[in-house]
Amino acid sequence: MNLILDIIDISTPVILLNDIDARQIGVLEGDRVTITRIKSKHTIAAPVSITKTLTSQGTATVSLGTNNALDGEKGDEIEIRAASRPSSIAFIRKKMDGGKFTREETAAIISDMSSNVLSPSEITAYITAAYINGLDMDEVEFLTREMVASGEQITFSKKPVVDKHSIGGVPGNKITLLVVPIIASAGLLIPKTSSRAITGAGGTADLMEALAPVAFSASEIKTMTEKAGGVIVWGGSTNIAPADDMIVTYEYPLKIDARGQMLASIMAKKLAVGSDTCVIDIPIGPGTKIPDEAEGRILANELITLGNRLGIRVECAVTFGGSPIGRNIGVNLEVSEALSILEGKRGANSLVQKSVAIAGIALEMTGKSGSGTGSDAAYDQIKKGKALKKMLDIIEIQGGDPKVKSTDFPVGEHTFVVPAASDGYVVSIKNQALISIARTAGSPVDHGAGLHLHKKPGEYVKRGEPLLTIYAERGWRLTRAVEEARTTYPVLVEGMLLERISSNR
Ligand SMILES: O=P(O)(O)OC[C@H]1O[C@H](OP(=O)(O)O)[C@H](O)[C@@H]1O
Ligand SMILES: O=c1cc[nH]c(=O)[nH]1
Repeated sequence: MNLILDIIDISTPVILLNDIDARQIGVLEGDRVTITRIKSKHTIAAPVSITKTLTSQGTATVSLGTNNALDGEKGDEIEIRAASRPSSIAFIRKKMDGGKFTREETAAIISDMSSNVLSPSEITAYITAAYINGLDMDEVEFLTREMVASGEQITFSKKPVVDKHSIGGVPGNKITLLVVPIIASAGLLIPKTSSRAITGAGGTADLMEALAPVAFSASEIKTMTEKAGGVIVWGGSTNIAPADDMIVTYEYPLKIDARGQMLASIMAKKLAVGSDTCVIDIPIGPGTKIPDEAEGRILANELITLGNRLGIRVECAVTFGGSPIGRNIGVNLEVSEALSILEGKRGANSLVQKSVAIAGIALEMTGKSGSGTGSDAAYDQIKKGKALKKMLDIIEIQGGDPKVKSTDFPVGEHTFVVPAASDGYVVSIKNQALISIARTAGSPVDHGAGLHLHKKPGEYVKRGEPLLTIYAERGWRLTRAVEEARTTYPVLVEGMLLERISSNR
């Protein structure tokens, strides 16, 4: 049936059909249709949603997400036909039943995902099936290579091309904002691509976006890296492994990071930008993605094995993730904390030590520093102001303000101080509770939202002194975040009353 194209500004891939047209075409809610733009003969597929009022008879309204693939214009004539179910759905079902993906099956799933043929519920089913039943190393390699093939690749003539990545999972992990300028200021190339928050309250791409634009094409990333030595950009921005970012988007609301997809997500971003040397940070501890050192070592070996298969030299750093890195969580708070260290101000030891340790491994792997001297050399780049200068170069080349200072990042005007209920030492911190409070307060979407930890494990606090301050840009968000803090006890002081339990009668 031929209809007239309309376009609606929503990203989820969908085509809205009037219920009378849908009946004539022979499709129900959630079925798939093919859409052919008559002018160009270009055909794509999309899942259907049926409406009585939003789309009038004779018109088909496609989302921007669908139109990106169709490349149509409002008013175009299009032909709509009922489509058969893509074969990738059978492959997803195979994984649900505990089967193993072949390379061809992985390619079909990633291709259908990238071209918006799979619906959000089918993508979620794919992620969930792989989360529950796992992917072996062959399947992970297939996925990595298909993620890379779904987008553009960069190659540099100068070697080495260095990279760093964190598996995430620890709040306040802003180290990339220090590690990248340290490495680039030592004369190495580092085209760093990051995801937005996956399980956390602010991914590196979210943080960097407070300093400069992060969405660039592959050729822009290459040119900027060659000029400035490094960049910090969003991996999902354009066409660098776009399927990776789709998976991350569907993982975010579930607060999961499926193991096989995480391995592929990390290494696809490295392979796509032509990295040959990579340090991967594996934070471990309660409330992180990896509970203990033994599991950290297993993951490290998986990343190293995958790196070998892809021709990337990988070293992993198993790091302490039992409490936040630094004291700030949330976009502006974290950016400010990272910049102030680069500016030479005193700051949280956890942030400085972790950053120089990771940067130091890269310096040693590339021969820039001798064995055992990398972290001192990395620290020197901060102390001599070279890392700050490089960070400002990176900000400028990405279109940000090169005069920016750590004091330029406002926090939300709605604040609440959580006081200690008793005297004592802080014995532990619940990472997940802190992340959840920061997300409830509005992070990462509201850049001023988040929290500042006044006390960390081992520190003494007196009753009534602040344990943490919550910041929000909207009053209602602060109210909800405070309610959460009152029930989850994110900072535990020894001897404190956690809960009163009484009989229901
Ligand atoms: O939200 P969670 O799961 O904590 O972590 C996700 C973050 O971890 C990685 O950080 P980086 O790019 O190595 O700095 C990803 O790119 C992303 O920014
Ligand atoms: O980039 C990343 C980091 C952690 N987990 C992912 O899935 N991707």
